Amino acid sequence: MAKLVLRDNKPTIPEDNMKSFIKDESKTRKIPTFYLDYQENEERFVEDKHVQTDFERIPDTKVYKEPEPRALSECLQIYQINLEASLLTDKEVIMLVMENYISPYRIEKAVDNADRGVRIRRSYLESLKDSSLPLAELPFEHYDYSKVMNACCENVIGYVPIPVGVVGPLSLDERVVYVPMATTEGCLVASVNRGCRALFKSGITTRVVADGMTRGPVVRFPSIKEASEAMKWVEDANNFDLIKEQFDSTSRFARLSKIFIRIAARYLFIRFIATTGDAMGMNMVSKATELSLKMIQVHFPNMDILSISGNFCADKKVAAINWVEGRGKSVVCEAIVPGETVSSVLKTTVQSLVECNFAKNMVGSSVAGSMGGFNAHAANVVTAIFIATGQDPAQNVTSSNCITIMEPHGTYGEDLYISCSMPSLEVGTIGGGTILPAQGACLDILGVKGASPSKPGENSSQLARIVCATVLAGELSLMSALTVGHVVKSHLRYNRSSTAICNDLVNSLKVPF
Ligand SMILES: CC(C)(COP(=O)([O-])OP(=O)([O-])OC[C@H]1O[C@@H](n2cnc3c(N)ncnc32)[C@H](O)[C@@H]1OP(=O)([O-])[O-])[C@@H](O)C(=O)NCCC(=O)NCCSC(=O)C[C@@](C)(O)CC(=O)[O-]
Ligand SMILES: NC(=O)C1=CN([C@@H]2O[C@H](COP(=O)(O)OP(=O)(O)OC[C@H]3O[C@@H](n4cnc5c(N)ncnc54)[C@H](OP(=O)(O)O)[C@@H]3O)[C@@H](O)[C@H]2O)C=CC1
Repeated sequence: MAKLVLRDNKPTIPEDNMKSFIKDESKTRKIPTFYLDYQENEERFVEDKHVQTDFERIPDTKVYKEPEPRALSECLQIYQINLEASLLTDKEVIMLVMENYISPYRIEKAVDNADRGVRIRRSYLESLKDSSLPLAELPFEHYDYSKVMNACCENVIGYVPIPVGVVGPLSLDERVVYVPMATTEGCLVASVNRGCRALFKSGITTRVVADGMTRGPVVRFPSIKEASEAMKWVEDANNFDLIKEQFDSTSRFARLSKIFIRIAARYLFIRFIATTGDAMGMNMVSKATELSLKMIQVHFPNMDILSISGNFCADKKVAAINWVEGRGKSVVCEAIVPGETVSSVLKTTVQSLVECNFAKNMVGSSVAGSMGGFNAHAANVVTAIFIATGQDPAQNVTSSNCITIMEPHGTYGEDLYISCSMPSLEVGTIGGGTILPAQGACLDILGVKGASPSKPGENSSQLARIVCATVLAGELSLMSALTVGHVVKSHLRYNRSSTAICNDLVNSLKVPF
């Protein structure tokens, strides 16, 4: 076995021995790539057919007992030859992680297998001496982590299953959809479902009235003189075309439509607004903005680019600019609910709804100093659909901007006119978490998965319309329940786990059980 030498205080194989070691193949035990496959509650290694293994097979099972790890020096030699650890056993990989030869967040890469990497990371974290993590209840099997790598999450140790309910049929724009909602708030799905029921006959009309994902970097100049000159230059139509050429060159789909600048002394906040096909577009617009800024900097060498995001975008933060100017898709929807339905399905009256909506969603929100929160619970519906369909959940902040308006309708005001206006829905049907199988399945349920075959942007616009219409259904039902005092009762019924109540009861009775 080649003798190791110390380099940076770590045992390594001397270069000239490397070749002899590689030749001496017999020295390295062939390790089958294992897939952990739980069947009948029993851990079962499914043997890689093409590779002999000297793993000890437990009699009468297909389970292999992993042999004890080889010496660190031997494992290191094997690892360092290929700079990958697929020929090492799990325990041997963990040993290299423990000895800092493999970073815990690079295990998948080291063993060249995403699923195996997650399994080893969990074993490593569970084996930490003083701070082992209790991961047994966090599921990790039956998940294709290769789709997560370099796209959705790092340092993965499993996933958190969230219940997905479905509401519908939701009738909008002369078609019907069923809408998946991922939530742990009992009663929410029942409520939105009731709204869909009440709206089914009349149907909901929706429209996308604007579309533009934004990135608003902050740049700084030596003086307001230079800052104002630059502002003027960028706002010049001819120079806009030059910037657009750069911006659009970075993507097949991102297209710059507008630039909106604000100045604060020697700081400029430049809001790039672009359509982004069926993607929500944050990566695309950020990439395009970066190149555009470099082009502006050629003309204004004294311009410092302080941040690609100057909070003028404004991404994932409450900001009037999104509420006033919009961000992503701006959608409006409306419906007329017959008075008879208001009483039979929603158990309330048109007058009570109109009064409560005014008092709560108009006056109440104004008194609270709300910005974009002129609604009852748009965020409930937005977030539940976002999680189900692989949107960026943090963008529920802006995407939940909504004003709900209710008015009496008909000759005697016997029916209800209800509308929701949402100026900043940040949605995509391609990119980000939408690429994951379960999230893709939910987009499929909505008929909007992936890129629109006919017109880039059609699928994401349709998703925005469905979200707005579902928000309207949720507004209608919750507002109805609020007018007749059913919210608390219904949540105690649907949103307080009976097992929890039972346990509390047993504990409070302090009866030995
Ligand atoms: C719970 C209900 C719907 C009962 O409402 P109900 O009218 O007593 O129920 P129902 O049994 O008469 O059924 C009416 C319809 O509701 C639906 N429905 C009824 N039950 C179910 C169910 N289990 N699963 C699915 N759908 C259900 C279903 O469509 C049904 O029609 P059907 O099919 O029978 O002809 C009602 O009381 C309600 O909507 N409550 C409001 C609850 C709610 O909206 N919660 C979410 C928001 S709470 C919150 O987080 C926001 C807040 C309040 O903090 C925001 C703010 O500050 O305003
Ligand atoms: N970077 C940031 O600062 C932020 C990033 N995010 C994250 O960004 C991710 C979403 O970024 P986003 O840019 O939407 O997605 P992606 O980064 O995945 O970019 C979309 C990709 O899909 C390609 N594409 C193929 N067909 C289409 C089509 N029909 N329409 C649009 N694009 C298409 C695009 O092509 P092409 O290469 O030609 O453009 C592009 O490569 C989410 O994970 C979100 O969490 C969220 C907030 C901030």
